[in-house]
Amino acid sequence: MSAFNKAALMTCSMAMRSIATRPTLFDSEAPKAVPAALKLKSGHVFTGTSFGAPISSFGEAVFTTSLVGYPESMTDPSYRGQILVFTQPLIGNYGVPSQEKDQFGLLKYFESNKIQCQGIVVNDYATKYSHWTAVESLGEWCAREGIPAISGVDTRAIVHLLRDQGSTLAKLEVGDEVLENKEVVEFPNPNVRNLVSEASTKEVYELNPLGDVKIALIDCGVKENILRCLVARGASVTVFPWDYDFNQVMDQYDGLFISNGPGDPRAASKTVQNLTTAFKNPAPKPIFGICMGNQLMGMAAGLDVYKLQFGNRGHNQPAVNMQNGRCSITSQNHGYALEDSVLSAPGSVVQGWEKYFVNANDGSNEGIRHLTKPFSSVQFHPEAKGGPQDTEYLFDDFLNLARAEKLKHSQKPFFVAEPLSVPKKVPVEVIA
Ligand SMILES: NC(=O)CC[C@H](N)C(=O)O
Repeated sequence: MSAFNKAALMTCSMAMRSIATRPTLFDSEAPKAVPAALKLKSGHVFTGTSFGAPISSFGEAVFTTSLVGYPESMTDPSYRGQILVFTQPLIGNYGVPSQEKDQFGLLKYFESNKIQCQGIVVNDYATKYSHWTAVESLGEWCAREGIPAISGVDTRAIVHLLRDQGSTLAKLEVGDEVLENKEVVEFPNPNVRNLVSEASTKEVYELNPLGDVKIALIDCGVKENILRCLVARGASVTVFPWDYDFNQVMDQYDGLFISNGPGDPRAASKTVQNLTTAFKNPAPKPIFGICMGNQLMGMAAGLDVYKLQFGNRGHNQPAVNMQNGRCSITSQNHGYALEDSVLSAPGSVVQGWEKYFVNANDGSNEGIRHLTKPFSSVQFHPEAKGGPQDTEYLFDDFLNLARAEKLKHSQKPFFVAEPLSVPKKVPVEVIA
């Protein structure tokens, strides 16, 4: 046997040993194949097999280029109303984790307590899964939550269509109705609903009440990891519904945070109005926004918002910091963007703001910031779950500003001068 063959044999037997010690692969799927189809409004139909709930649904078909993180993406409230197509061909191989919570009472493995997207489309569904956090398969989870899922379709062809014609309304059809080959006549558009109001909290609640700095957070559909990024850095966070007039309570807080959220940001016009008032405050508190937060702050500053052809969704989007030219690879999930060209135009009506970050792929806006006041926002997700965490420092920047703000108000002057007491006139007896 040659030295090469010996080495190959050794590598092979080592690989076999490591396979033998791996955790068991769970094969929980029933072999029964239920037909499913993804029908696009453009008339294109992709037929495959169902592996989720045996029901049909409608939504806006969008694609993500993320390689991992399907439990996080599917529970991200920003995907509400959307049918999510994964460009990563093999999905489901590490199963789905539990609803375990962390020390702050936040979900460890999900971005909200339910699947938010309307359905998922994958090329190859892994019927066998294995991971130390897994408690069920992706198919079981979808079925339990009433979310349809299709596999065995050419996701490359679907993504080509979505790229060329733009994100499109679609129906995910499951069951024998697929075989009847009936044309879908109506495709309800989720973006005409107020998805922000659907995703936002209905009640005010507080996290980490003993935190050293108090943040008011406007919930347009906030992700768990945004909350975690704030409380894990020592902040106390009070979460308010999207339309709450925070200007009434800002004297009790050191900073304001505007969250991510689903659908068309123009649906959250009430938040824009409240921000417009906040920007005029002569004693402004620090404000920071993420994704929809960036869009709402931009609109309050006077910028327009438009719909991107197919959106930026994935964990590999390059955002260039306009201050230092540094490019960070970021996690993103948005279909709308701020029209920021007026920010650099001479004599622009939008005064006082500058571009903060710009996307190196398509030049779209990735953030804005005020020239003199402590206001800034980014289109990408510094909390990135999943995705690269290179821009998490932005939470530190925001909380440093909020702490400085707190100090400004809590600091007593070193020496408090008492008003000089005027000596009382004491009648003086004149002794002759
Ligand atoms: N992640 C987000 O906040 C998304 C914002 C908005 N719904 C968009 O699609 O552009």
